[in-house]
Amino acid sequence: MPTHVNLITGNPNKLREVKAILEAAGIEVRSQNIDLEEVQGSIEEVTESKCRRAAEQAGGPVLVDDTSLCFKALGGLPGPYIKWFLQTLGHEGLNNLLAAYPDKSAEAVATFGYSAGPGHKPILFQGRCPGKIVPARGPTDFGWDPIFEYEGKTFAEMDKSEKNKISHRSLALQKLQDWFKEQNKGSE
Ligand SMILES: O=c1nc[nH]c2c1ncn2[C@H]1C[C@H](O)[C@@H](COP(=O)(O)OP(=O)(O)OP(=O)(O)O)O1
Ligand SMILES: [Mg+2]
Repeated sequence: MPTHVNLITGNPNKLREVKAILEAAGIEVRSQNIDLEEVQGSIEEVTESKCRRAAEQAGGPVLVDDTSLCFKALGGLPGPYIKWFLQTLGHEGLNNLLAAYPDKSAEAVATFGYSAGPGHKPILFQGRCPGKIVPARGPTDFGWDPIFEYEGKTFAEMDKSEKNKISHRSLALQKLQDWFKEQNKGSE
């Protein structure tokens, strides 16, 4: 296990969740806020590109998190473009996108990219959490949490610790930790 990771993000809510999850496992989370241009493409392509640019700009090992919200009725869109959809349409507009479809199911997808440094190929770790899109309920401090319902509660209605147990982000970070452990074995 590395003793720390350098999470490149501009999002303080993400940082808080990643800290809560990884620091419980003894990995210190440092962070740099570097504004990275976001490309278009598949979820994996977007994360890989973001991770490569983060490593170049930070000049060392980095971790990035790109988060998608995929509506089943829309073939997986908005997907990695959820940030712009949320900014433009808001919670109500996102609900309205699905008005024509009975199927409100969605998936929250966290894709972490880890790069050992500039020029190193990013390794991806993905976690997916199933849910459905509902009219907003709960505090509005983090993104689309109020409109994403999982087992009867929106993410916004959950305690942070409750969300961190079952979220897309914690599932992805579990895979990252498993990989760190594997790497350690190899070097022993
Ligand atoms: O668990 C979450 N629960 C609710 N909303 C969330 C979550 N995680 C990300 N989000 C929001 C933030 C942004 O509107 C979009 C993802 O965009 P995304 O590019 O990954 O995040 P960002 O630009 O805010 O931060 P960063 O500097 O790490 O790219 O979904
Ligand atoms: Mg972003």
